[in-house]
Amino acid sequence: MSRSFRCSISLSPLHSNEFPRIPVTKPRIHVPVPKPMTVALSKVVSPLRVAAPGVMIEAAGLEVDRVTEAELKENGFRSTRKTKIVCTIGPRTCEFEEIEALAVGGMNVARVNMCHGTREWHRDVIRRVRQLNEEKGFAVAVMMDTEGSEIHMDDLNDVESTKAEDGQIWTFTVRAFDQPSRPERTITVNYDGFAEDVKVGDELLVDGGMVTFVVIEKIGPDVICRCTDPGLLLPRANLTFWRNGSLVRERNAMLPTISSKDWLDIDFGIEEGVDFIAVSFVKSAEVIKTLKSYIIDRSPGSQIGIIAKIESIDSLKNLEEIIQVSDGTMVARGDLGAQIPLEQVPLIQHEVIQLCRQLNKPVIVASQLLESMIEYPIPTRAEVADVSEAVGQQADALMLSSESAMGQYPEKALAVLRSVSLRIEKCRREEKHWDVTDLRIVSSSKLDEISEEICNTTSRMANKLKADAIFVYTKTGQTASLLSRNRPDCPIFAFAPSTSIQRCLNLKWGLIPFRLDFSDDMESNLNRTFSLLKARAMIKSGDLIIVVSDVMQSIQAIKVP
Ligand SMILES: Nc1ncnc2c1ncn2[C@@H]1O[C@H](COP(=O)(O)OP(=O)(O)O)[C@@H](O)[C@H]1O
Ligand SMILES: C=C(OP(=O)(O)O)C(=O)O
Ligand SMILES: [K+]
Ligand SMILES: [Mg+2]
Repeated sequence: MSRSFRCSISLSPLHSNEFPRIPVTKPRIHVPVPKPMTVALSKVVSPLRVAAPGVMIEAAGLEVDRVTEAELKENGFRSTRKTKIVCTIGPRTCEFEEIEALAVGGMNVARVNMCHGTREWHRDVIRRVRQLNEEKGFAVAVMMDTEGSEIHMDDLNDVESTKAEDGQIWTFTVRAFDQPSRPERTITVNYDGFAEDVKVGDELLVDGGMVTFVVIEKIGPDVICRCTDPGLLLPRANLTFWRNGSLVRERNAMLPTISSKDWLDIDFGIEEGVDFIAVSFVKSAEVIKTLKSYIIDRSPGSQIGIIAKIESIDSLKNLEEIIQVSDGTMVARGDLGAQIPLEQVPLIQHEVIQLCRQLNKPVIVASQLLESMIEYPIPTRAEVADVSEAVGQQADALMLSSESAMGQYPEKALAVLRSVSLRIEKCRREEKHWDVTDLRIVSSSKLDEISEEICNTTSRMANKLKADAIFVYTKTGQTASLLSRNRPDCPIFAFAPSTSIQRCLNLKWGLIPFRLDFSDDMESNLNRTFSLLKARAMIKSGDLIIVVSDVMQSIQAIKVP
């Protein structure tokens, strides 16, 4: 499954102190198109008459993320980053200026993890992101990640971390303590059935093996353990226990995917208008369906996208069903790696990415991409190789966790994701991978199937003609998504009528989402878009654009007049 890239070498620095700049590409070559062409399947449109260059058309505005706009202008269409970036916001990045720095650095989605912090803390973060979008012209989406019913340690009474030494005896208990009375080397566990489920001789793994204990005695609610692999215990660290080399899933396997606390957090997320809810420890498609109907009920017309986190053994058994019903998937390698042998994680990542692309769902690769950058200003070579692999596999998005939440170099970590993405994407374009993928049909109706074929053809056509961009006018985002699924060489400008769709499209590979009011009259839509984009120097005369829309089943190839 590993892939080698043949690519031209350019020597722009990977880890300069500056926010890395995309290398300026050669002037673009235009394939001359004598006059606008229309390949109309259901309705014939007249050839376009576009307003003379420089003529401003009075029209409602066009909103695009400020950073993307700057990238497009500075580096040209083709060099615009296709792989999206999710950053977890934590204590290190929660202030307004810190979030702004991430937005400037290319963060497409801000993630808050309900496992940590209070609702008030998360509310402030979400509102700051919204305020930044409004005041400074970003289009950063917000993702709320549920805590889920995992077994984890308590908050360590606000201590940042505590060290467990080899051979030390520690007590894991389900008893709760008031702060002053908590005995030394005692950890409270959040799962009531813990002491009953574990057996003497079981191995207890903290964070998938960062620290390991063996159970030596059970006394009522207390489980006495000896440390066998020493290390740092971090607040709320995940716990798994293993017996004879296998993960023990007793009653804890029956815990609900969405706990009562999660439901309250979900209500909070709906109220705050988050764009995505990521569901932790998904086991089956049912829970996603239940959550979706709950959201529709609570907030009719809601655009909240549900992201299924693939991080448990059960999710692997029902992978295709889960992906089908979700609006996206996350390969949550942190917990996944604590539940299955580590050497299987890259294989699962590859499988999930492929499946998501086939099923037309966005996929995020998460956890430990640049783990060493929590402490160091540059990544390890192995981390760069891991990020390259995920970008080469054409995942929709990469995610930073601790690196941005509590690490020392959040902006530098983000810059590394950006520069590696750009470099590997360039290699793939040069390799012309586009003509090999066979995508299965995902539509259930003939009409949708036509749209799907149009999108596949459009992408192929854009690649062959070396088009500068694909324009898609999309009311629901579906057509834009079908184009993104093809991973074409040029960027896809997706025009959507609402800010919420614009933000949701932010998670998809290669899509540059714009908010634009458009009508069913494609000719006037195009006239307006061309003049608005030209006025902002985002396109110029002679650029070759391939146009599709939800409105009309047709493909047009147009040279910007
Ligand atoms: N809202 C928050 N408040 C405090 N700490 C946080 C917050 N969000 C994230 N963190 C810190 O960042 C680390 C990485 O975040 P994440 O990967 O989302 O969580 P986890 O490590 O629990 O899977 C957490 O372990 C925690 O130390
Ligand atoms: C992304 C993950 O989930 P969380 O950080 O919420 O544990 C993971 O386990 O990899
Ligand atoms: K979580
Ligand atoms: Mg997890």
